[in-house]
Amino acid sequence: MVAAVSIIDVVKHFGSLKALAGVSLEIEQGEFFGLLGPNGAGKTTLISALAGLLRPDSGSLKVLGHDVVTDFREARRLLGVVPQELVFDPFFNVRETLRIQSGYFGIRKNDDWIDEILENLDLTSKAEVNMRRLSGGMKRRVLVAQALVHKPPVIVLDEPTAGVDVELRQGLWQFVRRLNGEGHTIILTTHYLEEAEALCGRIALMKQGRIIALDTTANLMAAHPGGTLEDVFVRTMNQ
Ligand SMILES: Nc1ncnc2c1ncn2[C@@H]1O[C@H](COP(=O)(O)OP(=O)(O)OP(=O)(O)O)[C@@H](O)[C@H]1O
Repeated sequence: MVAAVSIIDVVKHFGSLKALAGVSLEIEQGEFFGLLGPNGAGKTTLISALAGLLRPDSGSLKVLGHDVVTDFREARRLLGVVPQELVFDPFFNVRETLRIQSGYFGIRKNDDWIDEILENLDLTSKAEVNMRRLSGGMKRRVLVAQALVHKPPVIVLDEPTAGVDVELRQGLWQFVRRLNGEGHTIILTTHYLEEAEALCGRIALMKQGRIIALDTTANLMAAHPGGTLEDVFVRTMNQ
């Protein structure tokens, strides 16, 4: 079976800063994978490269076998990315935003799935509300919804629960778990390590543009008996 994500020796500099210092990583289809690391470790840079938004200096990235540079359209279609930053078009309401996003992927008549996403993210009552009237947490929900409109087999969530209330967090994880159960591959970055511990089957720890630990969550935890993932994280970072 082809890997959901295949990353080989990716290097990216910003001026003299080496944001990615040779990252290789393979994520199997159906995994719930955690990409963790302190601020500035390179997680968002890696995700941006995977989404084809940023060109690496060297190395290759593939989504379900499709190279993100040479086969950009297909790779992008297979990927749903929830970005960290709140970017949205203030002129449209929630439903319009999701219809437009569907249109980018050539999907018309997507309202049944849009309704289901809205329901699961508790956005149904906001469907006709203009984007600029939504609270920060609501906007984040719309970003999640936007990433899912084309039912991508690989879903990347870059800190999806930052600034989000408890109720949505629980609702979001329930929904994402369901999608994972239906076969979608999930890649999650978060600073809430207890969420990663509860959700992720396998975890990569990044530091200064490198992967410094990569294992199942169970194995990582077993190496530090009695500790939480936060303990594992802190010890690994300080090694
Ligand atoms: N467009 C850019 N121009 C210059 N430097 C950048 C740019 N984007 C990221 N960097 C730098 O690259 C490094 C990696 O940043 P990145 O955003 O990938 O980290 P991160 O692991 O996602 O951090 P966080 O947890 O804070 O989101 C940082 O030192 C950052 O300042």
